[in-house]
Amino acid sequence: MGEDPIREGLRDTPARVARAYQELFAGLYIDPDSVLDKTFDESHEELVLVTDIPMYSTCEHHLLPFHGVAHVGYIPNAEGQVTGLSKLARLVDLYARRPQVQERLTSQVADALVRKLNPRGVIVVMQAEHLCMGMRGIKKAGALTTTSAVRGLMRDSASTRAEAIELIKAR
Ligand SMILES: Nc1nc2c(ncn2[C@@H]2O[C@H](COP(=O)(O)OP(=O)(O)OP(=O)(O)O)[C@@H](O)[C@H]2O)c(=O)[nH]1
Repeated sequence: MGEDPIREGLRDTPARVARAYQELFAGLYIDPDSVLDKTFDESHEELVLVTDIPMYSTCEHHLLPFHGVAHVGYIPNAEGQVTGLSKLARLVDLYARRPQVQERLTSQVADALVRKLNPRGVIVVMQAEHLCMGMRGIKKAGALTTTSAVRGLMRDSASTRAEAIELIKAR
């Protein structure tokens, strides 16, 4: 009699899973905020917005991917202190490496910008598909979740927020 098919199917699986998740979560100990250590003074006081940053993260409930795009914008402070555009994408990447929920990921990116750049306003919008809702459970592939976090002027001024949202929609 051959090997029990269930045992056979699962052979090496725990070790493979451990290796795969070790790789997935590599870099977990890097402080995401450190990517914003380098700033420069461009005397630019208007909105800086990077849209459609590809985002891949892992849902902390099911350890399945959620993926989509992030739009990250900020209004520099009176000194015009800005950071490199790539650093906004790096910030998203580093927070996304953690097992996450989308709401927390969105807020963490916004709060990091507030801490490190002291900007007048911040907006972060993420739109993602959660495979835990697509390939299992309720099985609604294609359902999209949108989350936003606004800080400072983006929260307090409806017209500033509307301008940023228009630019995100018009991309
Ligand atoms: N708010 C939020 N919920 C999430 C996120 N990722 C996954 N979830 C949800 O977390 C919930 C976990 O619910 P549980 O009842 O503990 O788990 P479950 O029995 O596997 O739930 P089902 O997915 O409905 O089968 C599910 O409703 C998921 O859809 C996220 O980023 N944000």
